[in-house]
Amino acid sequence: MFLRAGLAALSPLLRSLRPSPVAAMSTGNFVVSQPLNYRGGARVEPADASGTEKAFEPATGRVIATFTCSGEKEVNLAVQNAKAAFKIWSQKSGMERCRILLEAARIIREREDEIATMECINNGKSIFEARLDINISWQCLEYYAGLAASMAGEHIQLPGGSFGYTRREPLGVCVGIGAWNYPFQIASWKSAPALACGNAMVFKPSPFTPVSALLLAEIYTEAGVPPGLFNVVQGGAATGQFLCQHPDVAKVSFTGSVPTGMKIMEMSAKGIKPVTLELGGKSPLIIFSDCDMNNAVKGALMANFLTQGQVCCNGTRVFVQKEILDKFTEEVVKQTQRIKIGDPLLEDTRMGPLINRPHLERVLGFVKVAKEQGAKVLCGGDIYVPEDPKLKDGYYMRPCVLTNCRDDMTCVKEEIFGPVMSILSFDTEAEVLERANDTTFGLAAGVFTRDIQRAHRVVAELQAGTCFINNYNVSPVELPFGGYKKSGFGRENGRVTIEYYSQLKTVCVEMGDVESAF
Ligand SMILES: NC(=O)C1=CN([C@@H]2O[C@H](COP(=O)(O)OP(=O)(O)OC[C@H]3O[C@@H](n4cnc5c(N)ncnc54)[C@H](O)[C@@H]3O)[C@@H](O)[C@H]2O)C=CC1
Repeated sequence: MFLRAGLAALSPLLRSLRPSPVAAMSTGNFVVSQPLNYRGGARVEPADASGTEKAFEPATGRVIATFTCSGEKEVNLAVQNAKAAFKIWSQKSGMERCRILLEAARIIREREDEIATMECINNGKSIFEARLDINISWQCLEYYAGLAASMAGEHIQLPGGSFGYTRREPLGVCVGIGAWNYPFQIASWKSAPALACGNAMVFKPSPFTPVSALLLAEIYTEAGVPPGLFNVVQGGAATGQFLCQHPDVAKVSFTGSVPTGMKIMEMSAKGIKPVTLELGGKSPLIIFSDCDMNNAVKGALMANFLTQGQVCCNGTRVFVQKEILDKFTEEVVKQTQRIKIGDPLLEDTRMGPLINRPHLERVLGFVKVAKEQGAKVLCGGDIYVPEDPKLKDGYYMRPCVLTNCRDDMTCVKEEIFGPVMSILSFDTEAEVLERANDTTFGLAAGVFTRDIQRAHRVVAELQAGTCFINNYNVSPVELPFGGYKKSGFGRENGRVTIEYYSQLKTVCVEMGDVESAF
């Protein structure tokens, strides 16, 4: 994910240069003082524990919250609350659900700065990007609010005046489990279609980013959903397992890594629960020599450096046709070196800290291995220490461009999940297609060319769930997003996601007498 709304959405956001109404919240002074669980329409302390976790402010390395991970009892209470709310919510008409979701979207929009600031403090992404995430989140609620009212079944005429019809019905209590890179947006993308279809949800954010899902929960309540319709439990693997194994949970929608996705699927299989898996990637971005160079360079930066490179669909394998390799590389390096790194709450910052110290070290480790395997670091790939003393313990690094890369190198094969772009060169279309598809992942892919026939021919061959032509990491909520191969299955966003949060009931109506075989 995801600069979902596209750059068109930037224009209203360029008012981001106005003073923030939440100016009191600045880097280095925020602490969480309220409970981080949400159940029955209110923040609550969990009823039991499966350990504690600390949440950090990546910009400073400060602890902003120490919280209790929800144990089995708390998870059970959240699911029971969701079940009770489901009874009320699922009886509402699509229009009634639509109105409440629209109101929630309106409140998110109104509180955009506050939510973005919170996201920025807990995740480390720049405030500029955090505002985009929140913008895309309320758009998602608006989109599914619109669909809620038009969900319908079919009427099918049968012989002798008999007929059948289908009802599109909700699943029940759905579980959402999120990653840390887009905390509020992931919670919105899962809950908006779930609620639009008439389901209830228990959401578990990543223990690294426990804060902003609570704001969404409060907003749903304020907008008028029944208490318990959207609940938040906190914790890591243990809490996630209680959720997946709960007999009253009807579906699990997961965003995270491939290894965890496999476990989620195994657990869900035992209860025959449908799953949506939004997993990792190592996506190719193919730059042909006939591209618009300016756009291709911008596209490569968009494909690699949003949210400090911690984006699942990033195009980190940048294949550049030989004729333009030098010119393209030179320009990419020049623009990468200009990226302003620092305090994520400052308006002109475009790259904040990575999520935590171990992850920063992991990413730097990938750069080290790349060098050992023969890659050349053209810029960055090292720790960055901002001048502001309060940021000295933050998790910053300089964005990195690697060249001299080969397809068998670790940096080209594995998901780094940090600001590290690997540039590879190619000669022909057939060759690059084969190399681009030579991966177990299949989340996204991109192509830059002025030749429209080639563009469509190439994307038709790319094994990826989301393809971009002459852009990257832009996709509006109207379009489905999801993976091929080990990047997962099921979709988020777009009309099709209704299929993943509802089930079809067939009703067969006899208008004559029963013709019995006995
Ligand atoms: N395809 C997509 O839409 C996205 C995919 N990702 C992928 O997520 C990964 C990074 O996110 P992380 O949070 O580090 O992933 P992760 O897989 O470590 O954790 C994701 C979530 O699963 C929970 N979890 C961990 N073990 C569990 C278990 N055994 N049972 C139930 N829940 C469990 C975690 O607490 C967290 O909430 C990357 O691989 C990235 O590509 C991230 C964002 C979007």
